[in-house]
Amino acid sequence: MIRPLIAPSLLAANFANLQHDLEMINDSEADYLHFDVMDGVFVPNISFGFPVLEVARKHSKKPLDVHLMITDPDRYIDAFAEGGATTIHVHYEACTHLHRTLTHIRKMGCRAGVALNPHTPVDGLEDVLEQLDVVLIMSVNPGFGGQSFIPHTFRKVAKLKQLLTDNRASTLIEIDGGISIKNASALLSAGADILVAGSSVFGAQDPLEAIRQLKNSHQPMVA
Ligand SMILES: O=C(CO)[C@@H](O)[C@H](O)COP(=O)(O)O
Ligand SMILES: [Fe+2]
Repeated sequence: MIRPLIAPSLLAANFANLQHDLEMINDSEADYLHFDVMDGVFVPNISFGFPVLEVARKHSKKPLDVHLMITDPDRYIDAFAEGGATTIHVHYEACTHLHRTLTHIRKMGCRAGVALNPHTPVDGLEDVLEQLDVVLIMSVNPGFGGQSFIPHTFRKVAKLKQLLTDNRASTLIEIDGGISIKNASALLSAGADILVAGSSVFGAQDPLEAIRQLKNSHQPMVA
């Protein structure tokens, strides 16, 4: 099993000292910085947008993994691409013309991602696999950090992995919500490639060590 890619979620950072937390992530083994954008309509919460993106771009050395929890995301793809996003995830449930949206994300020079709410089946992705670099499976209902992981996610990841294998697709599988060292290894066994983690990283006594442990969660734990 190869080492997972780790994406700490900025939502759980200390906004009174964002620069400190961004520098901590720079010094860590994290592979991305996960950036949650919530509009208060698609999800029942409002997070942050372009002013914080500017701070992240200025102080972060990690590629930006942008998760758009917003209605009609096409309106903002150019702005996030120009604002420094490496990957842009739109929600399946928010896109009427998903093929067009994914094609446009790539045209803007970003990796194209689709996020699936817990109730959204993976089957609807079969006809856009060629346009898709990464699938973001939500393992909580989106809108808030610090929620409990939904166990059904294990079966969903395995089902998506099978769909990708059957179609010889190299699309990556990313999981988001309630991830910690307790479920990381099982998610990797089911087929996950990228793990997003907010509270389990920023709420840890030693966030650098929490990231290191997630990065090494592919190895069997020694009792
Ligand atoms: O997109 C979301 C929530 O909607 C996530 O990215 C959370 O920010 C993850 O936080 P934890 O569940 O790890 O605390
Ligand atoms: Fe997210």
